[in-house]
Amino acid sequence: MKLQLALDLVNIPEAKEVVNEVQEHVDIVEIGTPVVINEGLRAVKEIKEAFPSLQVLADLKIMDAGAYEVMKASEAGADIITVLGATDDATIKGAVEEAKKQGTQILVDMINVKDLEQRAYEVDALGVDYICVHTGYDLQAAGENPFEQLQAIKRVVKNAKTAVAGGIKLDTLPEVIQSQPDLVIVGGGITGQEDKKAVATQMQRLIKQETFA
Ligand SMILES: O=C(CO)[C@H](O)[C@H](O)COP(=O)(O)O
Repeated sequence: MKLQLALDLVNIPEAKEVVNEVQEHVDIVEIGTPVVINEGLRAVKEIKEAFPSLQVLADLKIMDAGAYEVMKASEAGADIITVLGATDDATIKGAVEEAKKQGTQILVDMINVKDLEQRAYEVDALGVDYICVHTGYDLQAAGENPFEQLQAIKRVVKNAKTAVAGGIKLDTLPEVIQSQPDLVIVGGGITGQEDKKAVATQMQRLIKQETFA
């Protein structure tokens, strides 16, 4: 089980500062969609150059032109690129083929997918690397979380790794871990804390305990 730090509400210098603080305690750094909108793929490039030992995920949430956008993100240094599960199979297939050429990976974000188990089953057959359940900020504000959705995709996904994102905090991490995702994605649960390093350290400890139990 791996831990991904999601950076959404920062510029590039602030992103570097946060990663610098927690780098020993996370496996993957996500350049969030708002950061890509504000700073472009330069943010991916600069973080990868500054922290070459960490994997970098570009949260592009691709909906069309899968191959082209995966090519551009891969060239910028991304190791993993996100595509939306709500899009059509052709876009996901194009993304997967291009990622294979580039030596990168595809994470499919299932945000707002209605028939979750059916779509997860279909997406799993397209050769993607990760399938991620995700409660976005707007539904988190309405009190929703992705925990039951994680259990639902675990029932049908046989090939891809499973991931979970959306408002995970130190106190809810044990519940998430119980469902055994391969990847736990945490944004505000780390970046919104006074002592980010201490929280990331505790999260890593919980994840490692479970991984090696
Ligand atoms: O992709 C995202 C928002 O669309 C976030 O990166 C993801 O939800 C994780 O952040 P948080 O833990 O703060 O919810």
